[in-house]
Amino acid sequence: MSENIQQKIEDLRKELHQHNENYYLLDTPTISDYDFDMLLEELRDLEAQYPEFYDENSPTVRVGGGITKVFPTVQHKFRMYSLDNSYDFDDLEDWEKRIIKTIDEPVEFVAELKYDGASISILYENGKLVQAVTRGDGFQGDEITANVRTISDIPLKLKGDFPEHFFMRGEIYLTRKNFDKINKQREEEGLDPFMNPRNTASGSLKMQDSGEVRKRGLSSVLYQFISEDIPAASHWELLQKAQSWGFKTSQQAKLCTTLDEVKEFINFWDVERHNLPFEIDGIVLKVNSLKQQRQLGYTAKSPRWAMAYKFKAEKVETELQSVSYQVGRTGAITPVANLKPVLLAGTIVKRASLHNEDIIKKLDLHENDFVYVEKGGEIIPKIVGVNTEKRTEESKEIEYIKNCPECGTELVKIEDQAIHFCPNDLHCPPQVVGRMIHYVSRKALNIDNLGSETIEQLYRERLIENPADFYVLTKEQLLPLERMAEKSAQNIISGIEKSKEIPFEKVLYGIGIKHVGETVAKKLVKNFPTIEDLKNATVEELCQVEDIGTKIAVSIVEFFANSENILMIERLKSYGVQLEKGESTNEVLSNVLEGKTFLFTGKLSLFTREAAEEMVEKHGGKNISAVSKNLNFLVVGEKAGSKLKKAQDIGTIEILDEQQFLDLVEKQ
Ligand SMILES: NC(=O)c1ccc[n+]([C@@H]2O[C@H](COP(=O)([O-])OP(=O)(O)OC[C@H]3O[C@@H](n4cnc5c(N)ncnc54)[C@H](O)[C@@H]3O)[C@@H](O)[C@H]2O)c1
Ligand SMILES: [Zn+2]
Repeated sequence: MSENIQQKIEDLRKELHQHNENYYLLDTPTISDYDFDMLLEELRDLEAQYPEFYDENSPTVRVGGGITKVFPTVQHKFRMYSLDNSYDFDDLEDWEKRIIKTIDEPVEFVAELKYDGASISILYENGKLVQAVTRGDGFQGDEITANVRTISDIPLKLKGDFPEHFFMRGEIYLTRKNFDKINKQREEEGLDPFMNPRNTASGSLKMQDSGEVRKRGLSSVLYQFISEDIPAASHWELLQKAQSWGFKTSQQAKLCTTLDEVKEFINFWDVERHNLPFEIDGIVLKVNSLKQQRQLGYTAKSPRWAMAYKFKAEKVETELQSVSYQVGRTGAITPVANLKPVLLAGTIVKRASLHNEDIIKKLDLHENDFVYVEKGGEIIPKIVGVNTEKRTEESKEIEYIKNCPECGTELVKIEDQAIHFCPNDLHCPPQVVGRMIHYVSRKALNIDNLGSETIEQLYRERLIENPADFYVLTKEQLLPLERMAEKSAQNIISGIEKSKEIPFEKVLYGIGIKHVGETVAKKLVKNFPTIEDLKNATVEELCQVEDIGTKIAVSIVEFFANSENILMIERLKSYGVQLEKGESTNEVLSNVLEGKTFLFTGKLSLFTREAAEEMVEKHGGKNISAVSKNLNFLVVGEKAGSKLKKAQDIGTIEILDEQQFLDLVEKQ
């Protein structure tokens, strides 16, 4: 019995750790917050019943985040805690009772919105922003000062009568408007849209290029002042002061003297939240008096003086009218449920994503079923269940389509991903358009002014069918298009002309060989400097290139086996598009590594492999791909394996760690 319990506890911990990693480090959760909290609750109950299985690393005890290797790690002077959750008023009443038990006097609460973003701690010294750190695991976080400086509503300099040294804590979030803007742009660039504003905000903060962070348009709200000397007696006063120093504090915060007032605030925002320009996932309640806060103290994970009240995802019932199937630009099929329009979380919902066949099977969806629709963390509502009592006898099971709705080709199913796709990539309309949109995108041929709508129009008018057709377009053909002015037509033509200077590696990425992304394209060009070389390469030869496996190699060989692709390449070549590696434009920084060969192995943490190889070249060295007597230096990261052993066996190879490599480069 107790063995089973222990197993159950360990399984839950493992599962929750994985969800924490998905949520905090990868910014792509796979379950809803509510489901996550229910699992955590289950674990907490079990741990309370069986204290013999206590573990200080349990997700019930530790804050779920972590630190990355990309940013410097900073210890928090004051620990950053999580918040306890409650989902109903009974929970809140219990909380108040516990407080009254410790504090035998009247208690006031500050009710605030619970902004759904990522928390941050910012150090101010003498009125200036000095350092900004993520929550991380609560004890230490990532130092992301440069990124936080780009957020326009965070003051770099304070005004008024501020203390000399203190921390301000708050939340970095993304407004719905900026989130939509980012996704619209991603769509134009042929990238997958981001899932929700919270994960996008958190992911943005961890980007390495602050310029890119600035473009995301993040916002802040600051809700807690922390320091050794506190210039006030209550949280409410501190909020007023913080505002006077120039911080953006919550405009909706309210001082409540009774729990009834708190409930009123919660009920109001449960409805009104849908009209806010940003997302909130609940309300945060804090005991107002700082003296009382100190009396109450902390549990292992959260303050006893604060409580989050989380809103439940709204759920409604409506009728399924039909299922339709969308073909994406990569050929992937997405089934979509068309619903009888219904009001949900402030918007009219008419459609819900069904993701794939497995989900339809799991729901056991029938024609005209009455379904429950929920809006969770994701923007697109989803069907979470079926009211089978309302199902009629004659209602038939939903049967997944066998052929592409756009071109009629028989669909192929990728088993391990449960996804169907249309294999007719050369002639299926959305795929043809998708390929051309990809070709002009910023990281490929970067043809400005040629947006996806124009490409769709040109395709409809039968003026273009593959990327080579761009190069024979004339201004006269463009002008009759909708909303096309003389100037924009001219810009498109010059943009196309300019794309002939784009280097081969970007062209290679742009022509859209399946599985050939930006990085793979770069590697290929290094090893196969002309398109002819690449066309003639065999699977075995391709597989010898680092990081290129059979899947990519086969896809490349298949691409060049197709005569239509060959024709397109020949045409691109005749128009003057770069299909060979140009003269190395790599600027030379020094020749300290001249005549020396390098190889990197293991997991690198100070730089990426690509950056390292570039450094070698810029300083006159050469990268080689295998351990042999010709190798001078092997640079090893974490978990270096067989290459390290082989190098040690050879005996003449100098082994460096990452820092030693940097020292070597900088020894000029
Ligand atoms: N779906 C998943 O896979 C998954 C995984 C891990 C965590 N989660 C979600 O995250 C939650 C746990 O995360 P957590 O520990 O960050 O706790 P939390 O998000 O429930 O609450 C703590 C955080 O609230 C934020 N906050 C927003 N407004 C605030 C305000 N006015 N005052 C104070 N704090 C405010 C702060 O960033 C603070 O760190 C869980 O409840 C779960 O819903 C989901
Ligand atoms: Zn098709």
